[in-house]
Amino acid sequence: MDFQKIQLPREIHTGEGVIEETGAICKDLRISGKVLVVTGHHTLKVAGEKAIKSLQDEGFEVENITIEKASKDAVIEVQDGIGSASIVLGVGGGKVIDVAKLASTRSGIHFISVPTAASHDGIASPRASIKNEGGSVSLKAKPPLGIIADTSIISKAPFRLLAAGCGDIISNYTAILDWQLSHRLLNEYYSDSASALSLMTAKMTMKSADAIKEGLAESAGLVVKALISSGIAISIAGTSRPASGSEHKFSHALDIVAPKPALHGEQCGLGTIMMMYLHGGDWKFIRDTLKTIKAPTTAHEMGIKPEYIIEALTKAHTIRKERYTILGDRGLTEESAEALAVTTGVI
Ligand SMILES: NC(=O)C1=CN([C@@H]2O[C@H](COP(=O)(O)OP(=O)(O)OC[C@H]3O[C@@H](n4cnc5c(N)ncnc54)[C@H](OP(=O)(O)O)[C@@H]3O)[C@@H](O)[C@H]2O)C=CC1
Ligand SMILES: O=C(CO)COP(=O)(O)O
Ligand SMILES: [Zn+2]
Repeated sequence: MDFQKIQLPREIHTGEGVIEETGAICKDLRISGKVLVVTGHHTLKVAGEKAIKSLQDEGFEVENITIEKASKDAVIEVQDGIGSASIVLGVGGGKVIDVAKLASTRSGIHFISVPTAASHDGIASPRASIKNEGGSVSLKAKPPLGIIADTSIISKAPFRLLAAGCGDIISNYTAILDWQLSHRLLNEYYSDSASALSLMTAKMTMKSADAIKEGLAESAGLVVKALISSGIAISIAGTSRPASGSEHKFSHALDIVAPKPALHGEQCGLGTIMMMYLHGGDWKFIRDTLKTIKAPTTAHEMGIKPEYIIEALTKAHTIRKERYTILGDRGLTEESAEALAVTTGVI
C-alpha cells in the first residue's frame, strides 16, 4: 500500500500587533511549561522581546537563544538548549526559522513560526535549508504547529526583504515548468493540486504587484500569506518541487560561488527571469513584474559581479542532481551562460 501523509500548520494568525497575542495563542494551543524562543540579533529587538513578554505575561517560563547562521552548529546549539522546553518559537527571517524548525523536529517537539520578514517561503514549509561548507542542504522537517505573522513588524522590516519574498514566489512559475518537464520526461511524481496552489499563489501575487509597497501592513499581509500558501503547496507535494526548480539551483550555486551572496529570494527572482527564457516563456513579464515590485533584475542591482552569475549558471545543474530541470544533465556552457545573462539584461 502506498500511503501519503500531509502535515500542515494547525493555526495561522496574521495581522497588525498579533505578536502581542503570542502567549494567549500558545495557551489556546494547549502548550504549557517552558518555551524556547530562537531569534537573530536584530529580530530579538524588533519582535523577539515582544513575543517573550507576551509569553511571560501568560505565565510561561521562557528561554532565549540567539543564532547568527543557519548552520549545523546552530541547530545543535538549539537542540542542546531545548532541555525541558515543550515548544520552540522561531522569531526571525529564514535562517532563524530553519534552525528552530529543524532543532525542534529532531528533539521531537512542536515549533511555532514567527516571521519578522516576508522574505522566503520556509515560513510554513516542512523543509529546513542548512548551510555547510559545500553550500546548503534542504532537509525534511515538521511544518510549524502554528504561525504568528505580525504584519506591522513585517511592514517595518527593510523593504529589500519583502521584495525578496516576491522573488521567492515568482520562482513558482519556473519551478512548475521544471517539475512538469521532469514528470513528462522521467515520469517523476507530480501533484496537480500542489502545482495548482503554487501557480495560483504566484499569479495572484504578481497581479497585485502594483499594491506591494514599502511600509504598508496590507502589502506585508499579502506577501506573507502568499509565502505561507507556497509553503503549504510544498507540504501537499511532500517535496519543494512546486516552489524550487532551476531558478533555485542557480541561487544555490550563487551562494557557493559568490563571495557575498544576495538574499535568497532576490537570487531566485533573477534566476526566474533567465530560466523562463530557457523555457521559451514570457521572461519579460517576470522581469517587468520584479521591476514593478522594486526587486533586483540585474546582477549590478544585487551587488554581484557578472563573472559569478556566469559561473553559477554553469554550475547550477550540478546542484541536487536528481532534480531534473530545463538545465538538463549537462547544464550550460560558459558561452551560452553568458549569452543568456546578456540577452535577459541580467549582466
Ligand atoms: N525552509 C525552506 O523551505 C526555505 C528556506 N529558505 C532559507 O531562508 C533563508 C533566507 O531567509 P531571509 O529571511 O532572506 O534571510 P535571513 O534569515 O538571513 O535574514 C536576513 C536579514 O534580515 C534581518 N531581519 C529579518 N527580519 C527583520 C526585521 N523585521 N527587521 C530588521 N531586520 C530583519 C535578519 O536579522 P537577524 O540578524 O536578526 O537574523 C538578517 O540579518 C536562506 O537561508 C534560505 O535558504 C528560503 C526559502 C525556503
Ligand atoms: O527555497 C525553497 C523554496 O522556495 C526551498 O527550496 P530548496 O528545496 O531548493 O532548498
Ligand atoms: Zn526559495
